[in-house]
Amino acid sequence: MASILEKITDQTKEDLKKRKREVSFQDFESFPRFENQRKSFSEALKVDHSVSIIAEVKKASPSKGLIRQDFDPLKIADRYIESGASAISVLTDEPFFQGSLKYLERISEISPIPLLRKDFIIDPYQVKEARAYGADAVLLIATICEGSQLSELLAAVKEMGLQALVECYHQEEVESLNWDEIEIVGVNNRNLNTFEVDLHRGIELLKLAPEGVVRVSESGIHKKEDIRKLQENDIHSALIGEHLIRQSDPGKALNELLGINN
Ligand SMILES: O=P(O)(O)OC[C@@H](O)[C@@H](O)c1c[nH]c2ccccc12
Repeated sequence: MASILEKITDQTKEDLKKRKREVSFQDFESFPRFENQRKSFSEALKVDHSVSIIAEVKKASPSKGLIRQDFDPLKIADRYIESGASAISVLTDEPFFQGSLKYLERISEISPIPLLRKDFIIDPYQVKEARAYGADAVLLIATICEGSQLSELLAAVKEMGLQALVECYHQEEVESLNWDEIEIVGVNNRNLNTFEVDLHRGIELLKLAPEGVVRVSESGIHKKEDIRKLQENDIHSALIGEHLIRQSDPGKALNELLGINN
């Protein structure tokens, strides 16, 4: 049986063929946001004496279906910004997460903090597209890259003046990374076959990253105790989506996780 990641990347390949016919690689250079100044994603994630939060704008997921009925991406992003998020992750995959590049574009108009394009990136075309829609950084999932693909995508990210969060699931992946080309690494705590979350396992894998690389714990984080554990283990940042999106006020939920009472 094809894994969920295989299904998503197959679909992405199909969609890309169509998108490339509609908008050429060159065309992105005339997009209004293409020449915008970028914000440093890696710097934003390094917060003294605490874990920074990358708050995610996510409408739905393959495991949970629709997460929030009254989904207003701009309003959610606005609350994240007011409530101490260090960066915002915007899902742009449409078929599986009901995301949109339009959400990224609109949020980039109001955001003083860096934006991560969260998608299934397999082609430098998508990196240039991310820049054209206002992203400061992109997610690169090591698991879906073959051979030298990850290195090629990292080179494209650099050329575009963006940064990459490199996501891993397994120990072998973390061990096979070429650290010279990586600034920010993430470990997904969610097992994509069972959808089970194991924060502790993620922490152990992140410990394999060399000093100087920004470490991000991803998925299933939902309580202060989780943040405390990450802090104790010198993890720089937590990527949080569902828990925040499900609350009536995602900003208040973020404040609570950060231990801010208002
Ligand atoms: O909603 P959660 O459990 O807080 O997880 C957020 C984020 O880690 C998750 O959405 C995610 C991590 N890696 C991904 C890759 C693609 C799509 C989504 C993801």
